[in-house]
Amino acid sequence: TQNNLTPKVMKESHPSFGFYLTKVKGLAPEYNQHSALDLKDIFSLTKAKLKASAQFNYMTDIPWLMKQYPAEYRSCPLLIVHGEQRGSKSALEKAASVFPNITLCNAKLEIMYGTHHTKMMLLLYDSGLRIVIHTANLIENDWFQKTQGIWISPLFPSLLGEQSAHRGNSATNFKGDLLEYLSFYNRPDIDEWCKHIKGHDLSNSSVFLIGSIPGRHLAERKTSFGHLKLRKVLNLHGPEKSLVTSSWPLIGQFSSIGSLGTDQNQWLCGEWLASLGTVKGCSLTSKTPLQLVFPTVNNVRESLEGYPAGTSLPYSINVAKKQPYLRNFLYQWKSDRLSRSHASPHIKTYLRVSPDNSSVAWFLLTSANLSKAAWGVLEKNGSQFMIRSYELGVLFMPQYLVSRKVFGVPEVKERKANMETISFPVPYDIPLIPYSNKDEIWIWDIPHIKAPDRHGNKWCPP
Ligand SMILES: CC(C)c1cccc2c(O)c(C(=O)O)cnc12
Repeated sequence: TQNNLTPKVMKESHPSFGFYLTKVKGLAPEYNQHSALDLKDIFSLTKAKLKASAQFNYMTDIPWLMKQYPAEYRSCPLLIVHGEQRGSKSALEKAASVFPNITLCNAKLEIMYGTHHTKMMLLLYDSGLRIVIHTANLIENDWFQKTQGIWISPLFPSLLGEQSAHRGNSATNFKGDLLEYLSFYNRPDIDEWCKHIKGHDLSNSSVFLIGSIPGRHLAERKTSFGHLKLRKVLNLHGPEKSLVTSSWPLIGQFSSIGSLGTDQNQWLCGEWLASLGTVKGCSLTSKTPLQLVFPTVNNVRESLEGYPAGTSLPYSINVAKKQPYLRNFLYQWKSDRLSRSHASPHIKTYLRVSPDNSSVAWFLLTSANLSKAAWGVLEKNGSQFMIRSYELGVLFMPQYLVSRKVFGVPEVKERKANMETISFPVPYDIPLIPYSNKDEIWIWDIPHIKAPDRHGNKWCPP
């Protein structure tokens, strides 16, 4: 497999491509042993000695985070990259001041409503560098009762000879794209980490990097980030249009929804779907069937956390009222195969699936929810591309991971006779289950009192 993980987390029934979920407390052991990790597992994947680490995230509970590091590493230099402002910034500074090994780095957020969503760990060892890109905040509540996604890189060895941005790259240009993404922070502490990355051989990273950097991007920079980057990568390296025709649905799965515009054909089924529906050599018009996975009120009510799971599913009534058309695309959160139907989703994933639900053309794990702020929106007649938030994700493309044109879907009985496919561990059940006509989309700022959750409570937001 791609990783030299210690045996305890590697009893895989299938190659995981470095893709893991977080452990969920209370599940039968087999649902937590294979391809599920918690933060302590991530810190003990290798016997190599940790020298320093960087944690990029949105929410960080510093005392809790420090406890997740093995005791012998709690004095290693730790850079925390965040987007806090005003009061929450001084609260973070206060919490960090207790730990002399912690340096804070405040990512600039110059566009209103932008956030630092990116969730990444840079782990520098005496014998290599490991990169983790994931979807969980560094708070306990995000790590034991939700469905979260994690990509673990191989342990990248040091580059022999001097550091270089160009040597030690891969066919997916992962090293180049990561250095470009980090350069846009324009922060000295992050530039130091770029030197470490330049000093390592990332040539066997077989995923593509899809990041978002806040700004109004012009000219060739328009395709460096957001959905236009994904469009570019799919155009150059995506599936063949003879195989992945416009009848292959696009599945988006996320934990928050932004204001997408009053006309679905403007951004959602226009610009955004055209990007995600792109295949090699062309950017498909938005004929691609769109399927959106977001929890129903009942999904939240029946979750392990009950209605409080909804505090991490921030979809507000004022936004929902403006876009009733979303109803046409909605599917429930269901993950019986992994025993995670009740582990509320904070993971964000996007994939292209065959009409018969047997094959997956590509799979994206990212911090990006369904919003213009995260993915970007073209402005000024397409001459500029405006993104509000920092986001980061990894794209799994079959031909870069296994010598196949598509991934299989786990546990799909009927297989194409002539195609021994390798399945991708999609974190929810395919085929998807649509909303029933009684189902309502979860909205976090209205009461839900028809039925109590498993803790006997109803939902009455302030
Ligand atoms: C709307 C904002 C304040 C919000 C509410 C609840 C959960 C959030 C969350 O989980 C993230 C994140 O994980 O990046 C980011 N904003 C979140």
